[in-house]
Amino acid sequence: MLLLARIRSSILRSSCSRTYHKRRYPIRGPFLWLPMSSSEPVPAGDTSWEKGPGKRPRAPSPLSKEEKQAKRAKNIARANAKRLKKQRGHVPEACTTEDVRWKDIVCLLGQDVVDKAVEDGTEFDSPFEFKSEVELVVKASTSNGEGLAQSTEENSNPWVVVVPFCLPGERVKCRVFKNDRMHSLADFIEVIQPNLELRNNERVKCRYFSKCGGCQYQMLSYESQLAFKREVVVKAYKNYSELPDSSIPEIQPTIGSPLQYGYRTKITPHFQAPPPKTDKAALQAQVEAGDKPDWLQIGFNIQSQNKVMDIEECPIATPVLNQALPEIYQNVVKTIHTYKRGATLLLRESLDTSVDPDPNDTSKDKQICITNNHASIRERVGGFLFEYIASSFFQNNNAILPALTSYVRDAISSLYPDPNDSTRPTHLIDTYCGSGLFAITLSPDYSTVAGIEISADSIMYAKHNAKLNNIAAEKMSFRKGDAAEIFKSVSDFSPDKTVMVIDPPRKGCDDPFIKQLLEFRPKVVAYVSCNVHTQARDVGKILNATQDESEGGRYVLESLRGFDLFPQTAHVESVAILRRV
Ligand SMILES: C[S@@+](CC[C@H](N)C(=O)[O-])C[C@H]1O[C@@H](n2cnc3c(N)ncnc32)[C@H](O)[C@@H]1O
Repeated sequence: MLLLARIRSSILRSSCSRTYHKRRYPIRGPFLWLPMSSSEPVPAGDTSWEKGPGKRPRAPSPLSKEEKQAKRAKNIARANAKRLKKQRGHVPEACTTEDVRWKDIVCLLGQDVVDKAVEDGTEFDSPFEFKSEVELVVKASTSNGEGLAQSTEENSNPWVVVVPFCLPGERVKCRVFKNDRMHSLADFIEVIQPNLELRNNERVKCRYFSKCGGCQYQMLSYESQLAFKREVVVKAYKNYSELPDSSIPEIQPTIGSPLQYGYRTKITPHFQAPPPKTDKAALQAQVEAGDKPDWLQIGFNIQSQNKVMDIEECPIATPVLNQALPEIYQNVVKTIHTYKRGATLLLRESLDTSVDPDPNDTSKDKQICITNNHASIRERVGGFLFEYIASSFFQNNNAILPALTSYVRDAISSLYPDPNDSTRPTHLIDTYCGSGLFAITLSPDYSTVAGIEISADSIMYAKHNAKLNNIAAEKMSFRKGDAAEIFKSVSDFSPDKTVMVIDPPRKGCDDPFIKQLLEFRPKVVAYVSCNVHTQARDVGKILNATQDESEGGRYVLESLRGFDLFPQTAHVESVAILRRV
C-alpha cells in the first residue's frame, strides 16, 4: 500500500513539472494534494492530505465557507463556458473583421436559414474536410474584400466558403483550412472561370499578389474598387448603426486617391529570428558568403497566415521606399546571426529634415527614406507642414491628404453658406488629434482651436506644428490625455459655436466619450474613421440618443462618404458629418 502511494505521488510530481516546462511559469505551492482514491476516505477534520509530502502547512483561507462555494461555482461556470465556446465555435466581437464577415455570410444565407440551422444543431456540420480542395462559385463579396463561395450541387448544405482574391460570379478552386459556424475559410488556389466584366489580371502590378495579405483588389479597375468601397459604407450603416433608413443620407461616391500605386509613405516589413539551436558561426559564414538561409523571410504576412513571406518590392509603397528597401533587406540578411528575436523594420518617407522648413517654398524639397523610429518625419499637406516622430501615427497616403482635409473643412463650412451668418461656428475641438492634422488644416476657419491626444510624442509635435505653421499660440492649444478629458477644458466654448472633429483608432469611441459629447452637444460633429463599422455604431448611438429631443437638441446625419486612402486594398476611410438641429 505504502509503495503504491509513493508511485502515485511521484506520478503527480512529474506531471506537475511537465506543466511547469510547458507553461513556462513557476508553479506556486502549496498544492491541493488529492486523496489517493475514493477507497481511502479522509477522516473528517483531517486536512493533512492537503499538504502533500514535504510541503509546508497551508495558510488558513481568508474566505468563508459560502465565499469558497461561490468561488468554486464561478470557476465551474467559467470552465463550462470555455468548453461550450470551444464546442460551439468562437463568437466574434462586434465590429471586428470576423464579425463583419459573419454579417455578410448571414446576408447571403438568409437569417431564417441560419436560425433553422441553429435550431437543428447543424450550424457546425461542415461538408468540407480540413485541407480538402474544392471548386465553388463565388456568390458575393465581404466588406473585407473576400469572396463568399458556395457549392453548385443541388441539395448541398447551406454553407459558405470564404475565399480571398476572387470576385462575384467566378468559379474558383480553393483549399479549406478552417471550419466555423456555417462557413469555412479557404486558401485561394486559382480562378477557373473568371468574371471578365470585373477581372483583368493584366492590371495586377505586384508579383506577390494573391499570396501576400496586403492587397485584395489589384485585378479590379479603380472605378470598380471605389464602387466596392461605397458598398462597404452602405452595409456598415445597415448592419451596425441601428438607424432607420430614413436617417441615413444617400452615401456619396467614394473619393479616389490621386495615386493608385506608389502612394504608401510607410511600410513595416518584418522577419523571424534564427531558429533555436542554430549554429551562429556557421550562419555568419553563410550570410557573409552572400547566401540567404531559406528560413529567413523578410516581408509581409501571407494572406490568412501568421507567416512572413519575402518581399523585395511593394508597388503600393512610394518609389523612395522601394529604392531603399533592397539595401535594408540585404543588411538584415548579413546581420541575421546577431538577432535573438524577430523584428519589424520601419521605412517612412520624409522630406529631408536637414533643410530648413518653409511652408511656402517647395523648391528645396527632397524626399528621403527614414528607418529610425525616433527620427523626425516631415510632410507637406496642402500649404501646411507637419512633423512627427517616425514611430507615431500619421496618415500613410500623403497624396490624398489635401483632398481629405479640404473635404472635411468644406463639408462643415457648406452647412453655413452665408459668410455673414452669425451662427457660424467659431471654435474647433480636434479629438484624437495626433500631431494636429485636422486642428491645423481646418484652423483658418476658426478663432479658437483645442486638440487632445493620448500620445505624449504626438502632442509635443502638434504644439511644434502649430508654431511651424505660424499659428498664434493664443489661438491653438493641445493637451495630452484621454479624448473624454477634453470636455473638462472647453467649458468656455459655446456648444452652439463649436465643431468637433473625431478621428479615433479602429475600435472607435468609448461610451464615456460619447456620453460626454452628448452632454456638451457641439453644433457640428465631423467623424473621420478608418473603421466604418465602429463609426456606424457610434454615429447610431449619437443619433438614437437624441432622436426624441426637442428642437435644437437632435443630431442628424448630414452627409456620409468614403475616402480611398488605401487603393488596391479593401480598406475604406469614412467621413460622417453630423449637425444638431
Ligand atoms: C486614427 S489616429 C488619428 C490622428 C490624427 N487625427 C491624424 O489624422 O493624424 C487616432 C489617434 O488617436 C490616438 N488615441 C488613441 N486612443 C486615444 C484616446 N483614448 N484618447 C485620445 N487619443 C487617443 C492615437 O494615439 C492616434 O494618434
